[in-house]
Order: sequence, then structure tokens, then C-alpha cells
Amino acid sequence: MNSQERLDFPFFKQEKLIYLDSAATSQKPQSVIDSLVNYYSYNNANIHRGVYALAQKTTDQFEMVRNQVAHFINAKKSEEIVFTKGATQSLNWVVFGYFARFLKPGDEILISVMEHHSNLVPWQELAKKTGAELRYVKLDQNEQLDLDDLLTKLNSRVKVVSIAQVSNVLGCINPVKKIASLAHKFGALVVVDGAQAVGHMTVDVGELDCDFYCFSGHKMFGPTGIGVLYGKYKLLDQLKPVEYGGEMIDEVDYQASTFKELPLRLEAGTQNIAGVIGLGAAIDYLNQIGLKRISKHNQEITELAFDKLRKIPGLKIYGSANPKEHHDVISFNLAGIHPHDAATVLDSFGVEVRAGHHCAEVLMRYLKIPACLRASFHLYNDESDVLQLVSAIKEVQRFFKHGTV
Ligand SMILES: Cc1ncc(COP(=O)(O)O)c(CN[C@@H]2CONC2=O)c1O
Repeated sequence: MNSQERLDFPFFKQEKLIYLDSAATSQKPQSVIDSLVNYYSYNNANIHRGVYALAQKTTDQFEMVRNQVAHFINAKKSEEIVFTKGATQSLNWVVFGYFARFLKPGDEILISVMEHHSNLVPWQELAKKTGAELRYVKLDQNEQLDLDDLLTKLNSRVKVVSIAQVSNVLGCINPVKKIASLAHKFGALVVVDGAQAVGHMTVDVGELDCDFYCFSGHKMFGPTGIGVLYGKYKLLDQLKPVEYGGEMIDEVDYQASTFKELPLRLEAGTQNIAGVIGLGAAIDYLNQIGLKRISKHNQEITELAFDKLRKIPGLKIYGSANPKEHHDVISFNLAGIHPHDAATVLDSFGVEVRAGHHCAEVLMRYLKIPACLRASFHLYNDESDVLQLVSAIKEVQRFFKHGTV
């Protein structure tokens, strides 16, 4: 990253804040902020129904972003792109709009112990609703996804495998393409939670051959409140709307209504138009910098942080022992210091990390820890951020008079 890119983000023009919580939400480049101001200042109009020129212009801009998203993740066509509030809503629509229609007692749902609550709790509810069984793939000795365990749990009763492409806690990249290939051999469909992957690496849903892919705009330099549900057309066409109302209807009679074709059938009500435009600006920025460059920079920062953190006595890192298997996320604890206490003192040094279960309580139970600290990185982080994190951690240990296990 060059210092100019850090200045692309107004957030960093304020007092020196060491922002290490991009896995919770990323900071926003000026171009994204400007796109929202510009929309509301000069192009604000509702879409798809207005016959006046401005409404048509804004509709065209909205649909152009849909095409942009389709190209960004290499979807076959823009009708496979549905705008949602974010990864959570996207996953809920897949669970309750698609799989709720087909799962029955005796069927199995396979997820991993590392899943975010948004890719875990909906499946719990669906299992209760349908009588299907929810099963978990465990971690291997290196605290990575245990592919052998996945293989032993794959069988003809498994109807869906739902997995994070990147863990928001362990920072590992799961071999989604291989998992899809294996799952499809048993007739299972594959849902990917891409919230921690998009914006950090090139995502190609065609290459992955996944059946559904879900992600959020706010974790990829875009606004909050906007996300994407991708689905292979023939499957998305079977997804029953979870929400009904305006925009998505074709005709409404006294007792029954007909609905529009994909994707509008799945976009009820006035959409987050500004959020879509901001998402388009975020994709423009990602393409301008280049995902390969972002991925390389982020990996350098992550590996630098890993190498320095692992040398700190009393600090334990979760996930792989190989720094190259951590991507933009490092979760850790300090011996004898509760993560919330540590994060509070770190904040007093201007270092902002996350403390808690990171919406992954099953993973915390699996790791036998109540919570942990998490440092997560993106394009705007640099070596000085890492050095300040390390020195602040040492201050925390001095403050709590703990230094060695
Ligand atoms: C892997 C993963 N899946 C799903 C979600 C849910 O996304 P939305 O909240 O945008 O619907 C997140 C959000 N990341 C969370 C948000 O806060 N801290 C995290 O790690 C995530 O990291």
C-alpha cells in the first residue's frame, strides 16, 4: 500500500487510530462516501416504476451495479444477483426460501464448527422446522477445516453443505471448490458464506461451482445495509420469496398475486438504492487498486503481525501454526487476561481490536475458550500499525502484571 491509498480513507485523517477490526466492518474510501452524497444530492428517485427521466436514470444506475456485481464474482448472468441487507439476510433467504421447501426428516445439513452465527443459527432453526439433522465438520490438529472428517460425514442423506470461504476468526481459507466437487458427487448443494472473502481476494463463483454465495457490502469498503445473494439461476428460480410486497409483484388480485421474474421477485419493497450505488463505487475502488495487490499487501501485514505476535510470551494464537494460512485475521489470547480487559486497555493506546466470540460461539466452545481477541487487517493497515499493536500488547501485560504463562 502507498500512503496515498491510506489517505483514500477519510477515517485515517483523524488522530492516529490503529484500526484493526476490518473483519467487523471495513473503513470506506472517499469515492464510496462521495457516491452516496452524489446520489442523495442529485439522483435520488425511486426505481423500476417511475416513468420520468430521473427515475429511469437511477433505475439504469441500479441495474448497472447488478451487472457490475455479476462480473465482479463471475456470475453467468445478472439475474443470478439478488440484493439483500447483507450476508445474514442472504443466508436466511437461502435457508428459508430454498432449503425449507425441500428438506425432510432423515436429511442432513453439514456445516463446520468455525461458522459465523449467520451461517449456523438459520440452519439450526431449519433443522428444528424440517426434522433434518444438523451436523458439524470439526477442525484438524492444525485448527483448520478437517477435510477427512468432512469426507466421512458426506453421504447421500446430506442435502446441503454450507461453509465459510474464509473464517472471520481463524483467517483460514477453506477449499470451497474441492468441497463443492465432493458434495456434488453425493447430490448435496453447496452454500458459501463469502463475507470474509469478498474484497480480500478474487472470488469466482463459476470456478468454485458453488450453488449459492452470500456476502456483505460493508466488509468490502461498501456501505452497511447492502449485501448480495448469488445463486445458480435454476436454483435461485426455485427460491420462494421470504418477503412480499411492492416491486416484486406482477399483478395483485383480491385473493392472489403473481410475481415478477428473477431477480426482482426476491427484492420486495423499496430497495437500498444508495447502498447499491455505494456497493458499485466500492467495486470500482477494489478494481482500481486490484484484488491481487490488496491480497498481497494484506498477506504481508498479516504474516508480519503473526511473526511478531507469536514471539510475545503468554500470547496464544488460534488457528494454523503457519502464518501463511492466516488471511487478514489473527485471533489470540493473553495468558491470565480476559480479552475484554485486554481490548479495553489496548483501546486506551488507540489500538482497536475486537474482543468476544466474534459471532462464532460454537467455535469458542470447540476451542474451549470463552472468548478471544481478534486483530483483522485491510488495505489501509501498515507496518506501523502492527508495531503499535505489539507494543500496546506488552503494555497490557505490564498493566495486568502478566508476562509469561
Ligand atoms: C464470516 C461472516 N459471515 C457472516 C457475517 C454476517 O455479515 P453481516 O453482519 O454483514 O450480515 C460476517 C460478519 N462479520 C462479523 C460482523 O462483526 N464481526 C464479525 O466478524 C462474517 O464475518
